[in-house]
Amino acid sequence: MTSQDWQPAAMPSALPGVGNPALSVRNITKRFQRKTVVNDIDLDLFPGEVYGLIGPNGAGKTTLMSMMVGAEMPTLGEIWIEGQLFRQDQNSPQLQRCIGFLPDDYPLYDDLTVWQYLEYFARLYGISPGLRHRRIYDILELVQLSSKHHSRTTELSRGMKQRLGLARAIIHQPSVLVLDEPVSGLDPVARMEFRDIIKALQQSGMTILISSHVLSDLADFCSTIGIMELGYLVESAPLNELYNRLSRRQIFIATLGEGPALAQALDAHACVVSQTRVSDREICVEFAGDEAAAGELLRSLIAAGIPLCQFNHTREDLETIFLKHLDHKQVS
Ligand SMILES: Nc1ncnc2c1ncn2[C@@H]1O[C@H](COP(=O)(O)OP(=O)(O)OP(=O)(O)O)[C@@H](O)[C@H]1O
Repeated sequence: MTSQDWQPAAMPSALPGVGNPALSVRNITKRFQRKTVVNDIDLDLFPGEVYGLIGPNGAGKTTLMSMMVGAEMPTLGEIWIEGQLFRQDQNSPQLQRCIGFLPDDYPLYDDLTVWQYLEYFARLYGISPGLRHRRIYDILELVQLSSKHHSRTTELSRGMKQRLGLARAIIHQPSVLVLDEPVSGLDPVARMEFRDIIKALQQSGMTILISSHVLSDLADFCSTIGIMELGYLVESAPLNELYNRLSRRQIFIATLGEGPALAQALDAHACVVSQTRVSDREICVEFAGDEAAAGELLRSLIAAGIPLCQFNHTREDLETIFLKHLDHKQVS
């Protein structure tokens, strides 16, 4: 198929109880010269969802996001915003206004103050003079830059600049916010400040797509995770489902009683895959169940009269899942 014989397909369907996607792409593909860097991807962002996009350098995350916000023209495929087909060549400013975008590199105009910078964008978005002042004031509060409103943008720290970029991206109150590596190069405190703002936006019901290499941050606030590799979206699932499916769980158990009695009680449990004896009274269990099943194991050991003094349930984190995913792909 070429872009000439492209035909729109049906509108992406709603999820029961969630509604229509706020932003969707169907069969989206991008080629630069002969190289395909985004390959036939379908993706839905549902209202209120925080979707974390991860993948190694060069996987195609920025290119995918740029197409989703209309900044890059797809070679093939469709973009749907709030249930309407978005055609970049037909210039749909009302659809583009539904989206806020913070690219990984964006200009801050050096000769402007923080307030002037936001005012400039508020004017560009046509926010009326009556509303403008209040909007800028509220957004500066949200991004914790109120005290800097007279400062020139050159005087801001990197973390403050990122928060100002975020303020610019939401000045027109978009329903969907797309953030490309917003915390890259920030120190832990600046990252935490940024995370708190994302959580506040999430609580206000904004739909958010965010890419990052800091997976612990994403695990903290994302509801869904997508993994990209070599232009493909190889995984896309709710975070909890990923943990249940891909994360190895272990339980460290210690007893004040006899080790063999503990081992025997563990043998009887269906989710105990293997046991490793750590000491006479300590066993590490590889566990195939979820948190509810671990709770059930704990109750059954107590009911069996095992005098437990430790029961420590751990699961592999998002970073480990991601690295295992890459290893697996390289082996297979
Ligand atoms: N304008 C362009 N012309 C040619 N190739 C490009 C262009 N933009 C991106 N690419 C290539 O597309 C591939 C995907 O790049 P992209 O920036 O989308 O990856 P990414 O997953 O965002 O990487 P990173 O995590 O390093 O930001 C890379 O091989 C890159 O070199």
